[in-house]
Amino acid sequence: MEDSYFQKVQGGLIVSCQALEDEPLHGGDTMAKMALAAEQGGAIGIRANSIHDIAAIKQATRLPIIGIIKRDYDDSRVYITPTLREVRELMEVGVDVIALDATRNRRPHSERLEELVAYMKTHGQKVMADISTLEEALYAESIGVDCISTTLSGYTPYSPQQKEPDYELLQEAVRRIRIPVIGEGRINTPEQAAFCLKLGAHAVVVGSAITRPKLITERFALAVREALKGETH
Ligand SMILES: CC(=O)N[C@H](C=O)[C@@H](O)[C@H](O)[C@H](O)COP(=O)(O)O
Repeated sequence: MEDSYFQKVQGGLIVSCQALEDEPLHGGDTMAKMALAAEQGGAIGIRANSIHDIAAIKQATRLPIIGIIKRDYDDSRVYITPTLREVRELMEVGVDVIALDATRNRRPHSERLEELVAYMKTHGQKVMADISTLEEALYAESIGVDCISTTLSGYTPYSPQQKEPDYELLQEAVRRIRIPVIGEGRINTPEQAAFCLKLGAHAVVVGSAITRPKLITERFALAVREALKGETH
């Protein structure tokens, strides 16, 4: 029997509603309003960062939530749900799925991915592995995560650095992995989101193209600036 969370999100759009401290939309109930707007627009799930935003989003919508805590540590480059501390905080607030960095990068205080996954599975918590390569996806599956997301392709030095979503990784992961594979990362148009589903993604996560107005404005401003380059009047 397919798990109810994965049934709910199958073939749908999950909107990532995040704004870090240095982003204009950070704080207050802004991300809760973003999540409500996403729900009204047809999203079937939310991805959210921080206890504050997750608690506010839970008040605003009934959509299932993929929760993360982004936290920087001096001794590691891992910042998406890096340690047991963030896992425990997310389990305390309550989310349908906890997503964590499942790359090869070393975690803070030498904590280990395997231990975090085992802890969550022991407590009945669904786990999403944010990966950047097929090898990381296969390994995450082998240690018992519930789904894979291509979130970190392009954000590790050894994964393809490109503007487009990593369709190749998505296609390979769909072919080789038996658990749900979510397309996520630089999906910037409805057509790209639809293409990910055609490639076999269980669902897609779109964030910046919907919930980061500064980045959206930058794309339009660049296109406008470029439009008249080379034309003489
Ligand atoms: C690299 C990293 O930290 N990605 C984060 C993961 O939670 C988010 O900042 C992204 O917005 C999310 O993955 C959706 O991706 P995009 O914003 O490209 O649609």
